[in-house]
Amino acid sequence: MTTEITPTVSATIPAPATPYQGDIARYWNTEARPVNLRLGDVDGLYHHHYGIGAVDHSALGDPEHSAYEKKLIAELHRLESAQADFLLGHLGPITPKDTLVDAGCGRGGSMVMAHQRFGCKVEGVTLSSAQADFGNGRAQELRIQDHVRSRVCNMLDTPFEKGSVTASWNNESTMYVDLHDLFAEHSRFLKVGGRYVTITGCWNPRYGQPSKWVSQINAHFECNIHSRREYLRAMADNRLVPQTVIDLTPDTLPYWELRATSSLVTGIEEAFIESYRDGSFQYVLIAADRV
Ligand SMILES: C[S@@+](CC[C@H](N)C(=O)[O-])C[C@H]1O[C@@H](n2cnc3c(N)ncnc32)[C@H](O)[C@@H]1O
Ligand SMILES: CC(C)=CCC/C(C)=C/COP(=O)(O)OP(=O)(O)O
Ligand SMILES: [Mg+2]
Repeated sequence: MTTEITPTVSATIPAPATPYQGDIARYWNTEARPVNLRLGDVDGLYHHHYGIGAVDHSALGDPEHSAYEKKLIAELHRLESAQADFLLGHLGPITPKDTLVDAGCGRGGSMVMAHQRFGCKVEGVTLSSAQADFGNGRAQELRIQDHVRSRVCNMLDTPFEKGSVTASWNNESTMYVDLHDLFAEHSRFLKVGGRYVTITGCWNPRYGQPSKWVSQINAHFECNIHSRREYLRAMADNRLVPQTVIDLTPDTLPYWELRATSSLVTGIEEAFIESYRDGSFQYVLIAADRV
């Protein structure tokens, strides 16, 4: 009897560049939190980022009703997709001929949304072979695998040609890398006149230093949240000139307050809510021109 072996990206996974990257690859290879999978199951877009926008209480209905939990999950998912839509809306004019890069692409939800919106090619990189396989599996199911591709690759050292990419983004993935190294790489593969966008959580220099809540978030996700100041400095040093900076903190709080009431809580909700409220942590979008 012969066994057919389906080649997957995991067959050719590069060795992690550092022991830390090995830890992060393991983290995301074993991640299967219901708060991410059950939200993704709503419509097949799997996100690893948070939500923005007002909660539609009329869509939720009566908390005592048996259908409430399902509606709550759909509402959290709607807010997470609204966040990705908002990011994509800052990439500038994109045509089907363009190539976009999703740096730290997770399970690929934002990539699918980008292709559906612009008709273009989207290349994603993640440290996790499980995530890349998942994203490529979804692209195949949607028959968009010629346009949407995930690979296991360090976002600080990508195979994309110099000046070949129209726009690129990091959606909640900058807190795993050195920002100077990251922006040097985006700047290398972006076209002059191209656009870089990030949505991220950053600590607020006005608070002084990272608060205990920020330290708690770092420990929870094994990440290293940067300050707002560090983003702007590292961009300036790498020919990325901010065009738009938006403080999304008031827009993400309703998502967290709703999530804190759900059965899918993970224990990190208090740290996000308290740090957003005390001003030590901010949720921001930065869109920059590659000059
Ligand atoms: C919180 S998830 C965000 C996923 C995705 N951007 C989204 O919005 O759903 C963080 C992602 O960053 C990726 N990541 C962290 N460090 C990375 C690196 N050095 N190179 C590539 N990906 C990295 C992880 O593998 C993971 O996919
Ligand atoms: C804004 C900051 C600091 C983000 C840290 C990166 C991160 C883990 C994002 C969400 O991933 P997830 O969707 O897998 O997390 P969760 O399981 O909490 O929904
Ligand atoms: Mg999540």
